[in-house]
Amino acid sequence: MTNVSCALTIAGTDPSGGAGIHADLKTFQELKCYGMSIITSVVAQNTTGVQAVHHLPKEMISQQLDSVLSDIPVHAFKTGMIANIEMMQVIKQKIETISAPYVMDPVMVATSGDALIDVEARSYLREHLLPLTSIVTPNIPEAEFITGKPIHTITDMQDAANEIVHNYGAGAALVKGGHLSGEAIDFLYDGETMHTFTAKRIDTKNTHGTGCTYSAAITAYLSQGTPLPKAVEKAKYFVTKAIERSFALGSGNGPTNHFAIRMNEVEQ
Ligand SMILES: Nc1ncnc2c1ncn2[C@@H]1O[C@H](COP(=O)(O)OP(=O)(O)OP(=O)(O)O)[C@@H](O)[C@H]1O
Ligand SMILES: Cc1ncc(COP(=O)(O)O)c(N)n1
Repeated sequence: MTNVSCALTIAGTDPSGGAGIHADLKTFQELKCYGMSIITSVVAQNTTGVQAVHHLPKEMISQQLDSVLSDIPVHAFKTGMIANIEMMQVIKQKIETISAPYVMDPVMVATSGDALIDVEARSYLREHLLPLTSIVTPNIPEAEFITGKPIHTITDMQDAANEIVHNYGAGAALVKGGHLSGEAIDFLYDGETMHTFTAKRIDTKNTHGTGCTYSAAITAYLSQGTPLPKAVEKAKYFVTKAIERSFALGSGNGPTNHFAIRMNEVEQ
């Protein structure tokens, strides 16, 4: 038995290295976890958008999960892009057997505006996977879809976090304010307390993969036994540094910088 913490991501790929599985594994590595991945879809994308998508057969997703779960402990896991209901059904069946924190990034549309999951899969995600989560991390449009209500203010964000836990059965909800203006403020409701995480807004267009990086950092900290509010606090610090030191790579929205903490003078 080893005391290394093992974190698993179930998501799509990004050959340009900024989002999806690639962002998750880089984040796990930076935060000193042993990273593992289950690929759901191969996505031809870059900083400008999505050019093509190839979905893996559900049998192959199932087999990848069996390969990991039959052999290696999982101390926390996350899901990102799961494109259709067929995939969600297989993944649900397998993750129900994992007794470790589950972080859901309810990926629906990329920063570029390209849809990443089928429209009918959004409802399945809400009804069948959301109740299994320890924490779900919607941005504003995702939280609007889950609750069916528009979000314009920070009170709306808090109400959405509350509702996602009480009405939709998530273990906790972190509603992220990246899509509002003003400070970059996120609300975490854990069923008891509304926690607030605030950072200054950084003036950059290089935010490709921000949501993936944030949810992967939460997964990494949870896998190491950090309690939920502290895991989110530390992940917020990580993602803020990663945005602050993001790269102007490519001609679209450049990626966040997963080395940001290592480059930083003080480790938190
Ligand atoms: N310009 C910014 N400056 C500082 N923090 C930001 C900025 N944009 C987003 N954030 C923060 O980054 C995290 C991700 O938030 P966001 O709402 O952008 O998620 P997302 O839409 O899922 O991300 P993605 O860009 O990957 O789709 C949140 O903590 C948010 O507050
Ligand atoms: C495989 C995959 N998963 C998630 C995202 C969302 O990331 P972003 O909204 O930052 O483009 C993405 N572009 N690709």
